[in-house]
Amino acid sequence: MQTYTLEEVAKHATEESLWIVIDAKVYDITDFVDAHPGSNVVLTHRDVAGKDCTDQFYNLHRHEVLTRYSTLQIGTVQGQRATVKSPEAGDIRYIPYGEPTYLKPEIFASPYFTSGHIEFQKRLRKFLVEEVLPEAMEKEDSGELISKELMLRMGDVKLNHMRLGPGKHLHGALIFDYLKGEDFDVFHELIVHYEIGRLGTRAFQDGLLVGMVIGLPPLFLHAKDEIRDRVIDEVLSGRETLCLAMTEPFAGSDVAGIQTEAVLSDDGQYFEVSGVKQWITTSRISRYYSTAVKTKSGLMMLLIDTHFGGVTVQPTKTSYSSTAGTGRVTFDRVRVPVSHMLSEEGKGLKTILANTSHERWLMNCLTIGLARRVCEESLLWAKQRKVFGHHLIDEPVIRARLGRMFAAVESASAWNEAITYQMAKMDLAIKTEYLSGPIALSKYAITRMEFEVADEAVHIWGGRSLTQGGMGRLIETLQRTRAFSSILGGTESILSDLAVRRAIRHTPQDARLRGGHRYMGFTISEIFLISLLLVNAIAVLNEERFLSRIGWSSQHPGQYSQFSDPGYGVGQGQASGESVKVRLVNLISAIRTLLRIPLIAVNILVIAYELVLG
Ligand code: HEM
Repeated sequence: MQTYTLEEVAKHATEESLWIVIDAKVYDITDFVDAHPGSNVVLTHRDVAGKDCTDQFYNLHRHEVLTRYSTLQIGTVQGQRATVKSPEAGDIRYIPYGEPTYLKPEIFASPYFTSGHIEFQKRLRKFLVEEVLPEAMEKEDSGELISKELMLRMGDVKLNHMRLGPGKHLHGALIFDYLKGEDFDVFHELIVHYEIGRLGTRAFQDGLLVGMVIGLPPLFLHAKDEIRDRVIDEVLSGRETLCLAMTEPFAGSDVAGIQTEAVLSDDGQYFEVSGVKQWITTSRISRYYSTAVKTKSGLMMLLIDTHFGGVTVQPTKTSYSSTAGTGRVTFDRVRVPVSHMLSEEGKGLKTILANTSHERWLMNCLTIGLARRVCEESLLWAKQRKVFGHHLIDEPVIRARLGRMFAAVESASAWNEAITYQMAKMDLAIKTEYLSGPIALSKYAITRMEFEVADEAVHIWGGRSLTQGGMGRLIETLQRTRAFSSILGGTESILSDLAVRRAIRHTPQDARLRGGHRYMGFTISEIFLISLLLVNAIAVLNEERFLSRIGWSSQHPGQYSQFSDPGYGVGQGQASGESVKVRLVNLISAIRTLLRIPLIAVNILVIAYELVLG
């Protein structure tokens, strides 16, 4: 490319010939002025035309804009070097808190992630940025559904398989030409969801076959061989689509309240299913539905094929893009062969619970991916945006907001990774019993984190967080769609309640509050009670001796009658006024002594209780 001096550039400052310099590169924008989305006037301004306007540019644009319009570049500035590095698709540039620490292995050690995971992440990111993101951005705007080509392409590279987690369905595959399917573990899976979340296209993220991801696991575990192999192959290859049909107008998080009914035919060959399912993601592109139904013995999961007839889907318009394929599904007397059962009759809840935990965990990974991306964008924006003559990052209030965002996302991420580790170690039954609580609670905490990150980011980005497209695209997406994650897969209240009820179930029945440290075998509270007992006992024994020592005692030797002798004290040379005082003192003393006796009894009982049960 040709080089120019700044003086030569300055000669092109009119509408007939308009050049500018951005980061040591010369752009001829003469023909672009009228097409400029930020208006033509700004480009012909005397501070811009023919000038180096690097600062103004980065104050308003993403670097990628220059890549998109690279044909406008005609040369470079003599003696200058570009300072901004153009990232390659899939590049991992470690921005603190914008990326997890394990992506900077030369500094941070990780107990979970290896160099193999990092390599996988790079290759996956490149694939997603090059082959998924362009369609994701387009469909997020247009609301159109995912293309068949992309579904098949994801099947080709085994992305659909990977989203189901490690297992036999990946055996024999060579992922991204280097990773054996057998070596794919749950942390690779975490990376897959995390990277999809980072795309920042919230509705398309769901439209990207999420229904298959949450609807297929029951087939792996419970479908009859022939159906399992055929349907799983069709769906994972991208030829057909499947989704999970759980929620109803009558029952959302309250799964037990499901009303879609499956009645067994007299010959026992099929179920007749009738009912309505609501907010079913990707239902508009699905052939198969993993469906929760009610039978006379309780809940059951059934695989419903639209080819059976009687299934209709109406689009549901929600506050995120229609590209998610959300719909209302009506089953009108659909005849489903018994061979399509995905659980025993009445045992559906167990299947549903095992499945929902995986769904919630993967939602956590997706949410963290998007939240980290917003942290990254916000930090970079605060560094490059100038207001009041200085960068946003120079404002303590902006740094405080960033700090809150980073703390929230980092804690969420650490908990999620700890849970992921447990997932890798536990078998399904233990997982369902012991991990569904922590996963539910972590989803509650992680969607709270999402709200906090969105709230803080909005106040860093101002109006741009309300504008679809442009600089604040991701922030606008997060603040508009944050409620989706906090409702889909179980609302926050239901999830925290589920976790607490599980915690109660796992608390030993005989556990009671007890003191912390023991001294000579006693807790602090026991020592306190014993001391109180001793003090009271000594006080009772010493009451009379003490009173006589201070000269207020009324007792004759060998006599202990403080209230029965009204004339007591008179005749001992004391004035009658003193006699009244002595009587009073005696009375108080007697009451005190009487009160101490039940106190001692209570003390003894409490100590006995503490020692035996505490
Ligand atoms: C090669 C040069 C440039 C290109 C290719 C370009 C391209 C764009 C594009 C694509 C947008 C839409 C928003 C986005 O996608 O981020 C935009 C917005 C805008 N541009 Fe430019 N631009 C250039 C130079 C400049 C310069 C030098 C200025 C003024 C100093 C400017 C001022 C603006 C403004 C004010 C907006 C509206 C952005 C907002 O308010 O968020 N542009 N530009």
